[in-house]
Amino acid sequence: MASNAGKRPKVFVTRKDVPQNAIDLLKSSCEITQYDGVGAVPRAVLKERVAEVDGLFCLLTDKIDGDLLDVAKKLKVIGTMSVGYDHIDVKECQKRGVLLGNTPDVLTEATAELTVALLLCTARRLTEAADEVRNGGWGTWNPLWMCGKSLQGSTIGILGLGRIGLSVAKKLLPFEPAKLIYYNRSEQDAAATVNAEYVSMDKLLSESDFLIITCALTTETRQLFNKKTFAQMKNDAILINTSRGPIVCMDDLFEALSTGQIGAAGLDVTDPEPLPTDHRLLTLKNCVVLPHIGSATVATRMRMASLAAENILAGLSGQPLPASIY
Ligand SMILES: O=C(O)[C@H](O)CO
Repeated sequence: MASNAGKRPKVFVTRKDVPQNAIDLLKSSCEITQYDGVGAVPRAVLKERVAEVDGLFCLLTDKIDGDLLDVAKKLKVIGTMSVGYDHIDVKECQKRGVLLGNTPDVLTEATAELTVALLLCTARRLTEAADEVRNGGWGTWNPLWMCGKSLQGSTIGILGLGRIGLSVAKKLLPFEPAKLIYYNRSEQDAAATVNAEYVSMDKLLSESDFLIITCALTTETRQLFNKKTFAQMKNDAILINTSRGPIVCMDDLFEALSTGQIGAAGLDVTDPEPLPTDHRLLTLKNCVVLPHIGSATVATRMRMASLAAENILAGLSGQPLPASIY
């Protein structure tokens, strides 16, 4: 890449709070502009800035579609600081020859850890129990009070046995489930390492005591959990979603939880995000909602940021992207 300051490529970073290690990396060979407002960059600002740059550092809150790419005449590469890329129209990027990188692997363990934490929290009613301590609901020890459900001897179902799903499965094995089953677009060789059985989606729904969603959001998985699929699940099944909110129909989930069609749900992702504080799901004791923190450890976020920057630098200097989407 040219070291001449006048020829340094331009990169727009869409958020103020991006870890400094990534900014320093980009600054080493690029001219950076960064959105400095609060929260996500407004669409109009993004459109204006993207028109002038060679590289774009974006987040999962930035919608990158054909309309935006139409004005991004100089854009060569996009690095998203996320493993998921459902916010980006991949075909439109490909059509225009814009390179695209994401951040797989570096967040696998953090996200899998959070998934297990949310599963245990929901199964053993931890937030509900802690609330009882605060609000005076803790009376004398009671044989059936605050009883939850154990992983031991259960059937755990995983939808999407990719990197994160597999890591979740590994972390759950020491809890001694009776069975691990999974559904995926295709059978996974790695499933053997966790002794997981490939089953149909129907069987995953009807047999899982715990059903964990770790698949990507695609046209096939959008709203996959709805009235019809909830009706196929066990009445005490626990649903965990740490992938993307729109895979679950929020209204149908409310109905399923409040009518006892399923037992409980733990969500790290919702639709929309943030979930409005007056959303009716938040009135339910059998629903634990977290604010999309699957990958939220400092080290993981720093590594995600640097990988997004490395993707951009590679793309700008004609090198293969360390983590290319296509
Ligand atoms: O896609 C991702 O990277 C997660 O949802 C946020 O870490």
